[in-house]
Order: sequence, then C-alpha cells, then structure tokens
Amino acid sequence: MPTLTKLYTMEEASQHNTKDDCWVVIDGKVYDVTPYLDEHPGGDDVVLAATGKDATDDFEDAGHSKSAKELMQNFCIGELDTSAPIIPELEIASKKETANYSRNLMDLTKQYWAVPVAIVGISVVAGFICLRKK
Ligand code: HEM
Repeated sequence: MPTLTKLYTMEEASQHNTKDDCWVVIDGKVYDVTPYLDEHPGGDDVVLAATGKDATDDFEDAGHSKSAKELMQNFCIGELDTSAPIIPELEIASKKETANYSRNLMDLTKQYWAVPVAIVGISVVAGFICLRKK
C-alpha cells in the first residue's frame, strides 16, 4: 500500500538548521520544531545543535518525559528517507582522469623548473654584460 508520509533525506533535513527554520531527525522521523524553539524547556541551543544528524541519542539522553514525546508528534512533518546514502558516494577516479592528473603534474613540474632556470639565465646574462663593461 502506498504511504502518504513525506520522505526527506538527511541532506535535505540538515539544511534547516537555524532559529527561523529548524528541523530535527529523531527515531527515523523528521520534526519541524521552529515554532517550539522559544518554548523548549531545554533551550533552543541544544535543539539547534541536534540538527543535521540523527538526534535520537541526544533526545533520549535528555530524558524526555512521556508528555514531551506526545507533544513532539505535533511537529512531525515526515520520515527520513533511508534509501538515500548518508555518506556521499566516493568518486572513483577513472584511468582517463589519472592520465590527466599525471599530465597536470608534468605541466606543473615544467612551470616550477622554468622559474629557477629563468633566474639563472638572467643572472648569467647580467653578469656577462657587467664583465664586458669593465
Ligand atoms: C520535537 C522535539 C522536542 C520536544 C517536543 C521537546 C520537549 C521537551 C520538553 C517538554 C522538555 C521538558 C522536560 C520533559 O517534559 O521531558 C524538554 C527538556 C529538554 N530537552 Fe527537549 N524536546 C525536543 C527536542 C530536543 C532535542 C533534539 C534535544 C537535544 C539534546 C533536547 C534537549 C532537552 C534537554 C537537555 C531538556 C532538559 C531541560 C532541563 O531539564 O533543564 N530536546 N524537552
């Protein structure tokens, strides 16, 4: 049966991390606690610090009462989309990119060699001109 619950990724939820727009993720559910921040008995700073991550442990550690757990249901806006990876996928460098990387490194090496060679060349020419003047 299709669910009507709105799904949010952790990335999306973590963007709501200010006093004017504050979402927390607790036990797989997403809560928009913006209107409750000023009233929260534990202060707004602890809730703000719990944004952008799974705040279940923080919430449980604070020892919230049954009535607090009932109250929080008023702020539930959806559930966490667990199909989305929490850790961004690693980019695997292809062989083509590796070839480009080594070419870039060669170009950089050439540039860095060019500077001291140019300095030595200019010094030799300057020294030669000075000697000829004497
Ligand atoms: C929907 C979210 C939340 C609701 C509705 C809520 C509600 C409440 C309520 C009603 C209390 C008073 C004590 C009680 O009845 O348990 C409380 C205390 C507290 N809350 Fe929350 N809370 C929420 C989220 C959080 C989060 C994410 C944290 C992060 C750590 C947190 C930290 C605390 C702390 C530290 C206290 C203790 C304050 C004290 O006794 O000095 N709360 N909360």
